[in-house]
Amino acid sequence: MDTVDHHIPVTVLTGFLGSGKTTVLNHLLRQPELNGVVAIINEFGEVALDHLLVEGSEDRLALLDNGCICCSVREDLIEALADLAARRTAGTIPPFHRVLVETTGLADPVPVLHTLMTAPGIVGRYRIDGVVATVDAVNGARTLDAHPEATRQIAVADRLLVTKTDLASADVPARLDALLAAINPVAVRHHVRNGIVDPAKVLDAGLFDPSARSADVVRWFEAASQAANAPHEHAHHCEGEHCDHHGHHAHDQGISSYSLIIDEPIQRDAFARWLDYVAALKGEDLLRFKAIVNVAEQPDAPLVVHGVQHVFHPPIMLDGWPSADRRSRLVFIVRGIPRQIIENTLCKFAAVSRASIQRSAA
Ligand SMILES: Nc1nc2c(ncn2[C@@H]2O[C@H](COP(=O)(O)OP(=O)(O)OP(=O)(O)O)[C@@H](O)[C@H]2O)c(=O)[nH]1
Repeated sequence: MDTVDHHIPVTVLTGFLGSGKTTVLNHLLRQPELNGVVAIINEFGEVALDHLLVEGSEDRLALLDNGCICCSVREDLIEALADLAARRTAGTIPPFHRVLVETTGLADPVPVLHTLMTAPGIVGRYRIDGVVATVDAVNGARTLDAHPEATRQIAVADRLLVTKTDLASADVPARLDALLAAINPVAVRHHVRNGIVDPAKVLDAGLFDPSARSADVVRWFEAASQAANAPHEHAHHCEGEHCDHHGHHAHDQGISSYSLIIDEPIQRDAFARWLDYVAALKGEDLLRFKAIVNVAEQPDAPLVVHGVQHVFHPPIMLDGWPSADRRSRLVFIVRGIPRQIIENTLCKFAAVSRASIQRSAA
């Protein structure tokens, strides 16, 4: 009898907006142990930036953008995995021995995991081998209070990576550890700085078994099963953010995402002025901001800026442009900040002309 496990292991990397998932992924993909691993990156916004900032050949990265794999683009995840498996069998991509799936920061992990455990086309080919959740040491506790998705991400994890401990006051990691232990007493916790983690601490976490988790987790998976088996009463297309027709927890009400593309280069000082203004005035509601910016003073290398709630990380100048597109692209995930305010402040503080701002992905 053939006792060899032919299922391809899938590691799910989750964690709230800006908690450091891509930073961990980037570090992992550079490690020799991760040769032969393919990453699927899911981005919420209509303009995707993460895949540009992850080092790796096109063979190793797949992007699922403009929606969340926990709801609106769940079918895309199934298709992407089925397609990868088919191309692997056909020999049209280098053989891979593991897939890493990075969810969006707003993902409810329960429907994602349920899909991986039950979807035809995935079952029999793949098996979940560990759920890893990043938790930001600076924003983590506040995020847990405000966003139920964050609690679910932690509750289902096999490994918890507490990130940004370099930015947190000394007692925060211990307090956060206690909070995390209360939500998920079985997950192994590691403190991680700038994504640097030993792959052995993240991979091979073992088959995911929701029945061995807290009563809440068991209940969430039962609800996901019931929702999957129930005939849909209405046949509308799930638009993600506010749709609850699959029975899973909907994303927080009032959260929206938009992107701006700016054609003309932006003066560095003026952009810094705008950032200061936005962070001071709207930081709390600016759940996530990421940007690749064409700086007038240095057109051959873009500036990358990350904001996570009130924390703005120091901008990083890349060595060069990651693709032929040299326009500035700004992605916002906000709670109740109208796009118009952002556009107005960009014109006023960053000296951007209104005519150079495009509203949607081109
Ligand atoms: N100082 C510090 N910064 C970190 C650390 N980990 C991540 N960051 C920074 O935090 C910001 C957000 O990190 P990402 O890895 O993009 O976070 P993410 O979870 O992938 O973000 P989303 O995909 O938008 O949810 C970036 O500026 C990172 O450089 C850390 O341990 N220390």
